[in-house]
Amino acid sequence: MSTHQPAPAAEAPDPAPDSGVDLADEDLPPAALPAERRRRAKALLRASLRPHRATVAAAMTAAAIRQLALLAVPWCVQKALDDGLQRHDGGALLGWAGATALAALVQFAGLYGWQYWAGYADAKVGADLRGRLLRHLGGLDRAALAARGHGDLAMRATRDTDLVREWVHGLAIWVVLGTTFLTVLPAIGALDLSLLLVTLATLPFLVWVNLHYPRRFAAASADLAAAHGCRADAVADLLQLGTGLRGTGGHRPLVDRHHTASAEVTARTVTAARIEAGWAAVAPLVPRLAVAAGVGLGGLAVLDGHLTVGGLVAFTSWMAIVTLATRVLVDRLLERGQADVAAARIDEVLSLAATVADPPEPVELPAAGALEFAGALARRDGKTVLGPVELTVGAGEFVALHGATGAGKSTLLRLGVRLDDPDGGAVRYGGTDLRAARLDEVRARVAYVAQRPVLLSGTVADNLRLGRDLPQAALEDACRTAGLHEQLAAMPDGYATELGEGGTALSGGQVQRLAIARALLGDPAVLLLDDATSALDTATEALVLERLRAWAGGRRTLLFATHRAAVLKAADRTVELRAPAAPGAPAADAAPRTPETPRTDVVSPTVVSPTLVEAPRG
Ligand SMILES: Nc1ncnc2c1ncn2[C@@H]1O[C@H](COP(=O)(O)OP(=O)(O)OP(=O)(O)O)[C@@H](O)[C@H]1O
Repeated sequence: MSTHQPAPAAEAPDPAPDSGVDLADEDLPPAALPAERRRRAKALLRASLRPHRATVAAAMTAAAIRQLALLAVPWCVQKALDDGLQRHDGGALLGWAGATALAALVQFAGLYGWQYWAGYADAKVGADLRGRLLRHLGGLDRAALAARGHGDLAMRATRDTDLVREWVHGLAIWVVLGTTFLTVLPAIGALDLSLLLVTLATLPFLVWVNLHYPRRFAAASADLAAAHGCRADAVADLLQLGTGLRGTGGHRPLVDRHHTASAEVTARTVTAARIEAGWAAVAPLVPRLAVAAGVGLGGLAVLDGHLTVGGLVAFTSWMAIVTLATRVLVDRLLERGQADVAAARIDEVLSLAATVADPPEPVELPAAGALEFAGALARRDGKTVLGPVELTVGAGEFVALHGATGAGKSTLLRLGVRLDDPDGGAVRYGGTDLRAARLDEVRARVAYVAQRPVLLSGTVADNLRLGRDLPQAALEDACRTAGLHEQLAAMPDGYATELGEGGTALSGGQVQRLAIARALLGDPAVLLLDDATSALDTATEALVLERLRAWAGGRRTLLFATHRAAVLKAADRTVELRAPAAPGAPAADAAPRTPETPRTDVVSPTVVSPTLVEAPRG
C-alpha cells in the first residue's frame, strides 16, 4: 500500500528555515471534496471507464477465477489431511495433491489474464484521459487559464491521470474481495458454527475502520494534491525563469518559494502517511485476533470431535486470506479516495471554457480584405486598457503602430487575431466580424508574431513546422524572407540544430526571426508583428523589413507594433496609439510629423479614422 508519493525524506532536501510549516501538525483543514465536485468526479471516472468496460470485465472474470482457485487450496489441503492422511489412504492423498496442483495452474492462468487486462485497461483509460485533458487545455486561451500555473496543470495531466490509472488497475480486486467473502463465510459456516460467529464478529469492526479512515485520508489526499500542484508551479517557474533572474539576484526568492512549497508537500505527505499507516495496521488486527480465537475454539471443537484437524487447518488458511483481503480492501479504498480527488482536479480543468471560441454557426471569411478595428475596446481587471479604437488597415497596406509603453499595442494586435475578443466594438476582416468565423480560419488569414515568441524543445525545423507537413524548401524560403536562412545554413547542423528548452541555442534576434518565419509559413493574408525586430541590429532589421515588404508584394497586409524608427520609416503609414485617458485627462493630439516619416494618425479614445496615404519611401 502506498500514497504514491516518494518517501517523505526525499521530498525537501533543503527546506527553507522559515517555511512556517509545522511537520507535526496533524490537524487537517476540511479539504475533503464538496458533494458536487465528488459527484462530477465520479461521473468523470465512470465516463472514462465506459469505452473499456469489456476489458475491465475480462480482468474481473480472470480475477474471480484466480481467487476461486486460491480459495480452493485450503479445501484441498483439508481433504488431503482428513481423507488421505487420517485414513491412511494414499490414493485419496495423491488425488487431492493433484487437485491442489490443478488449482495452482488455474491461479496462474487467472492471475495472468487479470493482470494483462487490468494493465491494458489502465493504459487505455490513462491515454484517453490525458489526451482529452491536453486537447482541452490546447483550446483554452490566456483568460481561461489566467489563474492556473503551468506546473499545476502539468501535475493534473501526469500525477492525477496516473492516480486514475491505478484506480482502474485495481477495479478487478473488488471482484476478488467479493469472491473471498462470499466463498469463505459459507465455507467456514459449513466447518463449524462457532468459527463462523468468530469470523462474523470481525465484520462490524472492519466496517468501522473503513468508514473512519477514508474520510480523513480523502482530506489529506486533497491537500497533498494541491500542495503538489503548488510545488510543480514553483519548479516550473524556477526552471523557466531561474537563468534570466540569476543575474538580477532574483533567483533566490524562487528557490525559497520552491523550498516552502516542497516543505508543504512533505508535511502533507507525512500527514497522509500517518493516516495510511494507522489504517493499514489497525484493519488486519481484528481478523488476526479472530484467527487466535478460532484456533482456541476450533481446537476445542477438534478435541470434542465436532471438527476435523483438516477443517481447523482450512479455517486458519481462510482467515489468513481474509486478513490479506482486508489489507487489500484498505488499498482499494485508498486508491478510490485518491482517484476521486484526482478526477475532481481533472474535471476542474475540463470544466474551464475558452473565452474565445468558435461560433455555433460560423460564416466563411473572405479571402482578402481590410482589417478593421471598429470601436474596438479592451478591458483588463475592470480597467479600459484600449480604445475605443477606430482603425482600418487596408489590404496590402504596411502600417506601423507605435505609442508609449502600455498604450495597448499588443492588446490591439491580439484582438486582430482573436487571441482575445473585444469588450466593446468589433474587429472585422473583409467586413466580417472575426467572432462570426471559425478560429482556425481567422488564424489561417491572420498570423501573429508575439513580442516574446515561444520556442519548443526540438530542432529549428520542428519549431518552424509545428507539426505541419511542410517541405524543407518552404522552411528555407520563409527563413530567407525573415533574414535567418544564411545564419542557419552556416550552423553545423543547420535546420536540424537542437534548440534546447526555450530556444537557448539561439540569440534573441534569431528567435525573433524564427518566429517571423514560422508565421510566414502559414501563408497569411495579414501579418501582425509585435515589436518583432526589437532585438535586431540596424542592418539586419533593414534587410528583414525589405524582404517582408517584398513578401507582402502589395497584396498582403503588415501591421507592425513597434518602437523602432526603421519600421516607422519603412511603413506606408504610421499610427500612434495612446492609452485611454484617465477621466478628466486632456484629449490626445496627433503626433508631429517629420519629413522622413510617413503620415502619423492618432488612435485613441478621441477617435480618428485614418485614411490611406502612400508611403513616402525614404
Ligand atoms: N492580461 C492582462 N491583464 C491585466 N492587464 C493587462 C493584460 N494585458 C494587458 N494589460 C494591460 O493593458 C495595458 C496595455 O498593455 P499592452 O501590452 O497592450 O501595451 P503595449 O502598448 O503593447 O506595451 P509595450 O510597448 O510595453 O509592449 C497595460 O497597462 C497592461 O498592463
